[in-house]
Amino acid sequence: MSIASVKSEDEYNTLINAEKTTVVLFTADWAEQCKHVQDALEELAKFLGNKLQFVSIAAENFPEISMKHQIEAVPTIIFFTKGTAVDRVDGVNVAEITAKCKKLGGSVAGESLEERLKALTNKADLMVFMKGDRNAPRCGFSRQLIEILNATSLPYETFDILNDEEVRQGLKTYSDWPTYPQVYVKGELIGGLDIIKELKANNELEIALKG
Ligand SMILES: N[C@@H](CCC(=O)N[C@@H](CS)C(=O)NCC(=O)O)C(=O)O
Repeated sequence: MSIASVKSEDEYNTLINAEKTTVVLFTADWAEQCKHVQDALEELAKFLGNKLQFVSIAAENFPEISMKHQIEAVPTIIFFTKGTAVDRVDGVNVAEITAKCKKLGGSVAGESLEERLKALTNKADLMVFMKGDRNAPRCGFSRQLIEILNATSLPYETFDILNDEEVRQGLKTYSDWPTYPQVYVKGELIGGLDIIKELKANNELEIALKG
């Protein structure tokens, strides 16, 4: 998902006055560091896109707006809820941007994505997030993992990330692990297939999976 660029002041006003919180990136084409923040927002939009709207605005093309919000450098992000600037992040601070997006996106309706992921990763003592399910893995990596787990006598549950794009993208950020399968013991990430294979080769698999 790419972040749309604001074309007019009218469009900007409509966006920031929306019910949904709007994340506005004040940017400039020439500033390399803006690209970094833009990429981070694009990742966040994948799983928060239903809670927040993300836009960028070329700060120098809209001097009145930039002056009003005291934009002194790009990138700067301002969060608007119903026309009011509720928060901001100056500069390239992806961790802070991520935390604020999660906070503002999560508080819209009930359980936040973070709470949901925490609950899901703790659903069983041994939890596997995979493509497909234990009876029908839909990726070679997930299938190999299931074969290894089935060879142990340990009970486990699976979650099919192909059925839930929010979890698929969200868990990558939540656990800082970019691929599936992902194996959790008591809510803690153990790793993917390579880690499980390594634990098995070292005869440490059962101990690690019991937690
Ligand atoms: N070396 C990885 C292999 C897993 C992997 O590369 N998975 C890819 C392809 S199935 C993946 O999940 N990509 C991200 C995605 O599809 O969302 C491991 O140890 O688990």
